[in-house]
Amino acid sequence: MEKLKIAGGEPLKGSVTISGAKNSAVALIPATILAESSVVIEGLPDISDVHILKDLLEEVGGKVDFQNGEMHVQPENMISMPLPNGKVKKLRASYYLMGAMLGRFKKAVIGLPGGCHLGPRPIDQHIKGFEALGAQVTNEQGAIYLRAEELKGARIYLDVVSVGATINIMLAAVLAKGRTVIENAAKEPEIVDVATLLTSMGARIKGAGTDVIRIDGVEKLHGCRHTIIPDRIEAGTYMIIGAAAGKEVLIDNVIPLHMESLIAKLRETGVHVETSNDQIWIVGGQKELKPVDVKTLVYPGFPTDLQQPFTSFLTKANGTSVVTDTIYSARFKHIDELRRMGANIKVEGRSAIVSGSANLQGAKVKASDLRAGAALVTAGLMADGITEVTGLEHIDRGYSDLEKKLTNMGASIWREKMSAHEIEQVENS
Ligand SMILES: CC(=O)N[C@H]1[C@@H](OP(=O)(O)OP(=O)(O)OC[C@H]2O[C@@H](n3ccc(=O)[nH]c3=O)[C@H](O)[C@@H]2O)O[C@H](CO)[C@@H](O)[C@@H]1O
Ligand SMILES: C=C(OP(=O)(O)O)C(=O)O
Repeated sequence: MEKLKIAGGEPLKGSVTISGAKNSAVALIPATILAESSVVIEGLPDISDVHILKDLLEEVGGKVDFQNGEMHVQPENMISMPLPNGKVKKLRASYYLMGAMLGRFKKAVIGLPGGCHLGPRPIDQHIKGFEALGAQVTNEQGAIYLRAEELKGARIYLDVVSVGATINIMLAAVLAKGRTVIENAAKEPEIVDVATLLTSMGARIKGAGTDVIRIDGVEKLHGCRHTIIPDRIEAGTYMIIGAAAGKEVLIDNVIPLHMESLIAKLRETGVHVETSNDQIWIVGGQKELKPVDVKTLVYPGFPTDLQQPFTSFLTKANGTSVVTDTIYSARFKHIDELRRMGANIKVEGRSAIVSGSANLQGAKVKASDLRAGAALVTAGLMADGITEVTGLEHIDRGYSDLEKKLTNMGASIWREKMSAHEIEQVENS
């Protein structure tokens, strides 16, 4: 087991190139199950979620090659192998195997997913969608059993705007008979990316990126080549780090349109942000930053996945900020750790009240989930002294080459092996 060590306080300067989007990658890879010939996806991030999904495709009989960010999937010999346990529990997005396998084989057995613990994360809307398409769905000992004689298009209104349910229903519906209409669909860029891949495979999808998506089922889907979109959450994390601990940071390979809510909030605090076609400049180091209130919302609102690192940044503002998470009720496990570093933050219900102008100090902290990890790395770069971050298995789910990217900008950050005593201490904490 390893820990990250950060010697904070050095102002960062330089550029960082953003990798392919985790939340697209984890849907694009299962989507390849639906094709009858080879699919190539370019620009995938080198993160553990991607490696686990590669292993899962191989478990069901796929031939997969993954090198330099390019994945070649030969789905011809795949079978509907039950996956009730094991690797499916290690990530949230294994739920996309339900939609993809149901779509291709009309049956699937998939264990309930893992992923970040952020409060309750039900999948009732996914199941509602599968049932509307004609599947029988049961939950037996923590695994979802899906079976259909045939899938027939349906009109599905999502009671909750859900990224996962929108994509999963698209996956199940592209090979169904007739028209499916998803109403109150999520509009995240990753949904458009998955629809683009499916369309290149021969699917007929209209309206992805709006709240009504229409899918006309086709008989079969073929192979294709697809380039993934850049990760707006990774980009946002480095923008926040640039604002919190940077002098001048250039974010390369980013779609500025995807970043509008964060750009607006950073500008409100007084950080200088400039954009071009596929780059964003962040000029940090302001003497006084204004406090701001932030509420997480579905896209194009402020993303919940940036709430935690943004909270670290706000400890620097000159006054009190209120950060409210309307998507997840319990996405505040990073706060106790930030307090260890000297932050003055109270949690009231779904809000974190951040009293600013704290001088953060290095400390030993533990990442409880992926973006808590990003929040602690941000805080470590801002703090005086050495910060040690454990729980790296969470960070490795979503950030490729984190230390390398930060070191290139002048950060002092490295991994060290943990002693048996340290591992025991972390496991018992
Ligand atoms: C792999 C992936 O893409 N993960 C992202 C995806 O997660 P995920 O797809 O799991 O998140 P959803 O958009 O589904 O969840 C949004 C909200 O709806 C609720 N809900 C969801 C489904 C359902 O059937 N019933 C229900 O009540 C959830 O508890 C949550 O409060 O979108 C989240 C919200 O932007 C992000 O934080 C995650 O990074
Ligand atoms: C919550 C996240 O991921 P997941 O849905 O994969 O757990 C995230 O990316 O911040």
